[in-house]
Amino acid sequence: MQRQPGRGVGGAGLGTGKKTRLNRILHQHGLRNGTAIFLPYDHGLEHGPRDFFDNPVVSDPAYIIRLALEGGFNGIAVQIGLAEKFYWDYAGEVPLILKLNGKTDIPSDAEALSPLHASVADAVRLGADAVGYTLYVGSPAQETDFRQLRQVREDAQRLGMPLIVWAYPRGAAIEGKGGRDSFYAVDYAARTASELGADMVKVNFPHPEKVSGVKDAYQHEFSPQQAIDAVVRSANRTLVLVSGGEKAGDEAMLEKTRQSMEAGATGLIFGRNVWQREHDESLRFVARLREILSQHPRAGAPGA
Ligand SMILES: O=C(CO)COP(=O)(O)O
Repeated sequence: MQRQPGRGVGGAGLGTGKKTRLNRILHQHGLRNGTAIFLPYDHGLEHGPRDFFDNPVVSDPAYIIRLALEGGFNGIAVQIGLAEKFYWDYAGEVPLILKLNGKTDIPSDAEALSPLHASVADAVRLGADAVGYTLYVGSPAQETDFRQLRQVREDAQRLGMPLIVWAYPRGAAIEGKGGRDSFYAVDYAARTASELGADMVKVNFPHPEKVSGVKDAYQHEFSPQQAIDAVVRSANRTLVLVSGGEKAGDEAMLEKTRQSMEAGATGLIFGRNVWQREHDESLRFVARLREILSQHPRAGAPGA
């Protein structure tokens, strides 16, 4: 049977540890139907505490982990410091995705590089089910980034740890080519993560408007659905997660979710749109996301 884009991972290259962990994330948590919703919480490092101002309770990592449990998430993504101090109380109840690199947004993004500050061995020690790596596709520092990612990929392969790449187009060059969220940029980022060995890739939803300064192929009229279809195709056997971005209207988020799932994405990684609201509101919103994902089950165990 021909594989559907984004519907199966691995094959011969997938070790048993990776397969076990992916199976735990995709089939033993959340909806248990091969889809996923992750709760990311690395904003305190990436943006500083400003993202917590409107709803101060979310500055408490324990609140977020409890929200992930109550909302039936497939995992939480945090940096090492929070994983070490807060995951202990909830170990094994919701899968941990340990972010291995990260940076502040105090310097400009012109030469963006996200340095490593944790290892795949840390992820094993903490009982994580995946590691996260932020790759700045197109940055002038791309060469160093690729080298860092190679080390992480080799360690992940050796230790049986799934690798999720946050594939962000960044750096001076991308601003002249439609910008970081353009269809061209997101499509290229998805393909790059796949080419470099990611098991899952996290991308922003592409903006399909025509842009100047990029290849002719991207100059046609595309609908949002055509753009996300192409991004999932570009990722091929790398599973696609679509991110939330800044807080937006619920209907826009739900539509983005429908289009992503229709395209063959595995799921979502929504942070601010989930936790920048009152607790009950967060749970109600997540229930609506789950309703959409429940209509798009993904076949079989990973690697099957
Ligand atoms: O993956 C993410 C941050 O690491 C996405 O977070 P947001 O949904 O808040 O954009």
